[in-house]
This record gives sequence, structure tokens and C-alpha cells, in this order.
Amino acid sequence: MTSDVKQVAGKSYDYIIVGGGTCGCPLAATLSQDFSVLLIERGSSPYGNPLVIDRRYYGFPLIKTDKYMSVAQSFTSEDGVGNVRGRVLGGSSAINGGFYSRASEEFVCKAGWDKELVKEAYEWVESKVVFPPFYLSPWQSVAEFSILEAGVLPYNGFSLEHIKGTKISGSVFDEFGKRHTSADLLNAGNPNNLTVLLNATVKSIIFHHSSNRNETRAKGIRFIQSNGTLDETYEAYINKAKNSSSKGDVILAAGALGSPQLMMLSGIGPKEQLRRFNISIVHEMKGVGQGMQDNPCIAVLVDSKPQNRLPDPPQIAGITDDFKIIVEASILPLTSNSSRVNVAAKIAMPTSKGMLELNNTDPRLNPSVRFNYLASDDDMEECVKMTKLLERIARSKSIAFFLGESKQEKLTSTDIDLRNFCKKNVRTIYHYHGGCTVGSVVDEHYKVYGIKGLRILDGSTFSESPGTNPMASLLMLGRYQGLKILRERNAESGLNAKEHRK
Ligand SMILES: Cc1cc2nc3c(=O)[nH]c(=O)nc-3n(C[C@H](O)[C@H](O)[C@H](O)COP(=O)(O)OP(=O)(O)OC[C@H]3O[C@@H](n4cnc5c(N)ncnc54)[C@H](O)[C@@H]3O)c2cc1C
Repeated sequence: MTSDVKQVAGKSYDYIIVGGGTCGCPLAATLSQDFSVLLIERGSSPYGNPLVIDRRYYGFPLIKTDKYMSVAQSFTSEDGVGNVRGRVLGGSSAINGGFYSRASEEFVCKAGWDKELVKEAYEWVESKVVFPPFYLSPWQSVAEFSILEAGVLPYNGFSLEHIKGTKISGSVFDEFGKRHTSADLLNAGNPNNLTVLLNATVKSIIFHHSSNRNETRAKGIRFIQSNGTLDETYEAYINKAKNSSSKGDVILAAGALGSPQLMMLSGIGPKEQLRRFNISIVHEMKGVGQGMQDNPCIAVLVDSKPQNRLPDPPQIAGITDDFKIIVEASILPLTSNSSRVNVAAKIAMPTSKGMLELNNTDPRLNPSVRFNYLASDDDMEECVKMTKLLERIARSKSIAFFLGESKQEKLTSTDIDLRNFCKKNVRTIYHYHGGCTVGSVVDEHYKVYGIKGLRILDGSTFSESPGTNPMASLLMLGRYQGLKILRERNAESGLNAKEHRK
């Protein structure tokens, strides 16, 4: 691990992975088994940073943000909803709630993934960074009782599966309250093959055009120091190989905001967008930045005023019969010595979608994004149902007993009231995705259409969230796709050897 750009500048690797986040780290570890890998991350190391590592500081990165260096980068969508994205090795797995739950079989089927390999990849991740609950905090126990009291049944106890009813899930926090991020998975890589460059932001992809311009191939990246100037750029390249099929790839794993942004900054995207910022067009692609989606969330504060309770990440989930609503509860800090107790629910499969656009050419700044929360009637209807369920939970005897307060007053009365309540109070649960979706920007192997040697692997490729919280599936996807690439390359080298012997 280094922050010295000079150790990397001008060098070549079999694979270059942009973004040391949730998907990028397991991918880098896996590919390094057989190939040289450069993993380049704009943030710093999570190790030794209590805001990341210590459960007692859960939620603090969200309230301690700055423009360039904080581990969470805040942004406000065009809908006016505040949000954050990870900016540290480990990515958003280093700042999130740590709640770990596998995708449903239906989601795996729909994605066209190989079921057995998916299982193997989940198990690999779980053997390293996922923990069963060693104990349930008093608030998580009360959340469990209150969700059951509101009728989200059956009770499933501890399970990593996405099943209807109320369950206790896995977590990336261990029994000592220490967070394990995707960065820990790098320990499973081959240290002789793996270079991790921190505090370096990729500015654009470098392309090679064949002499007849029939083929465009990603041949490297251009990057800057994250605290440097935009003009002082460095380059790293993909290793030259004897034939094009044995070449590696540049793989974007910069997240649902980072990957579409970087595609556009590199000249791949909607023409008008690129022209607006004088970016030379490498490949027109209308789908880049499209299909942005965030799961609408309503959160109800159940305590009457801020208190000094320890932050408490979610560990219980209530999943309704139709799998359309998921309820979780946590205690989040407001300031360094006050916090609020909340119950939150998300619409698992919203239909409203938005888009992402460039608003500057500095890769360190946020692009502009609109999610169009609750724009469709279906989503609004679901939000009304979700708020009714939240009310039942918030007014449960279990919560009143925990707080030592009398049962909450009813918030609203008619469906019209509830619609207005939803419009006014919709927020994020941070599971946003899209922008480079499979079928639109990348094919089923996560290869960018029309460009050789370029793949994308992260939340930007999802056209819907995996029903449940997405971290588990993104960790899994990094491992899964890494294994697929290794197998692909082994099969190719077997074929080449055969050809050679003929
Ligand atoms: C506050 C919060 C709470 C959440 N809680 C949960 C939860 O409890 N359970 C759950 O399952 N999910 C949760 N999520 C969602 C989940 O964490 C994310 O969906 C997931 O981590 C995204 O993974 P990713 O690989 O797509 O992107 P990230 O993990 O965000 O990785 C992208 C990486 O790329 C880097 N990067 C971006 N641009 C560049 C560039 N130009 N050059 C170099 N590096 C770059 C970033 O710094 C980052 O490290 C939460 C998310 C947040 C933000």
C-alpha cells in the first residue's frame, strides 16, 4: 500500500481497478492470484481511523464531512435529498451500517449469475468479514419485538438469506465492535502481484484506436494526487500482450456516482453532455448516467428528544410478505454527544428512475444526480403502505416500554395526508445504484459495449437493488466476477497452447 504516485507512474499491470471500494477490493484480491493488479483509490487507509473501525462511532462519518478529504463525501441530489458516498479504501463498506444480507434466489436468477459460483463467492466473503450477532443491543431487541408486534411474520431468527418475516442478519462488525471493510479482503490477495495506490484520483481512461479506427481499446488511466492540482497528471498502463485476447482490462469500480462520471470524463456518454464540457467524444453512449435509482426511505424518530445514547447500527430486518418493504432500526448520532432513535423503512423495488450528469470536469467533485423519488404512482402507493406500517411499529408497546414514554400519537389520518407526508419526508437509505446498467452500458460479462479492455463492476451496473441491502451482493460480485475472469483467461491460454502445438 502506498500513497507515492511516483511508485506507480509510467508502470504497466495486467489489470487496473479504479476504486478500492466494496466491489473493487474483492475483485483485486481475486485477480492478483494469477495477474499483476493495480488498485487505485482516491481516499486513504481505513486502518487506525476510529470513525471507520469502531462501532461506537457508527454514523459519525456522515456528520463529519468536508469537500476533499473526509471518509464520506456528502452530496445532495437534485431532488433536495442529502446523501453520502464512501471515499476511503473499503469504499462505502467503510462508512455504512454494516448490515449483511444475501440477495434472493430470484435476483440471482434474473441477473443470469451461476448459482453455485454465487454461493461459493458469498461464502468466501462471509468466511473473512461477516459475523453473526454475538449479542443484540437493547434497542435491536426492542426493534425485533416491535416489528413482530406490527405483524411482520414469521420470526426467522438469525439468517443471511432474504426471506419474508423478521430476522437477525449478519454484520461486518465483529464481537469486539470492530468493523471489517472490503479492504480486509485484500489480505487474501497475492501481495507479490498487488499494488494498492491510495489518495490518487483517476481523471480519465486512456484509449488506443486501431489504425482504421475499427477498434477502440482502454490501454491505461490518467490520475492525479487527490490533494494535488488537476494539471499534474500521471499515467499507468495495461501490460502489452502477444495477442489482444490475452490482454487485461481497465475495470471501473468507482461506485454508482463515480463510474458513470468517469466514463463521461473519458469521452464515453451522451454526446450533448460531453460537448457541454468540451470533452472529445470517444464513443457515444446514451445509457451512461441513465437509470439512476435510490430506494425511497421514510424514517420515524421514536424518541421525543435527542439523548446521549450510543450509536447502534441495524441488525434486525422486517421483510413484508410481498418483499416490497424492508424495515430496519438504528440509533444515529446528531452531534458528538447526542443521538436519536429511529425506525426506517425502504421501498425495496421502486419503479421511479432518474439520471446523472456532469456539472464540472474535476473527478473529485460530485456529478449532479436526480433520483426522482416517488415519481411513479406505484412508488407513492407503496410509500403510503410503508408509512402505515412504520406507524404501527413506532406506536408498539415494546417501543413505548423501551423509551419509558407513552405510546406515540398517530402521525397522520387520511391517505392524502400520508402522500403529503411521504413527499415531504422521503429520504435515502443509501442504496442508490444505476448509471452504467447491465444491458445498456455493459454486457452480461460487465464489459463496456463497443470498447475493448474496459469493464465496470460496482453498484452502477445494477438496474434494481437486490431487494435487500446491497453490500453483500457487491462484495460477492467482486469475488464472483474475479473468478469468472480467471477462468476465462485460463480457458483462453489452454486454447492458445493447443493452437501452438498444432
Ligand atoms: C451511509 C451508508 C449506509 C449504508 N448501509 C448499508 C448497510 O448497512 N448494508 C448494506 O448492505 N448496504 C449499505 N449501504 C449501501 C452499500 O454500502 C453500497 O451500496 C455499496 O457499498 C456500494 O459499493 P460499490 O462498490 O458500488 O461502491 P463504493 O463501495 O462506494 O466504492 C467506490 C470506491 O471508488 C472510489 N472512487 C470513486 N471515484 C474514484 C476515482 N475517480 N478515482 C479513484 N477512486 C475512486 C471511492 O472512493 C470508493 O472507495 C450503505 C451505504 C451508505 C453510504
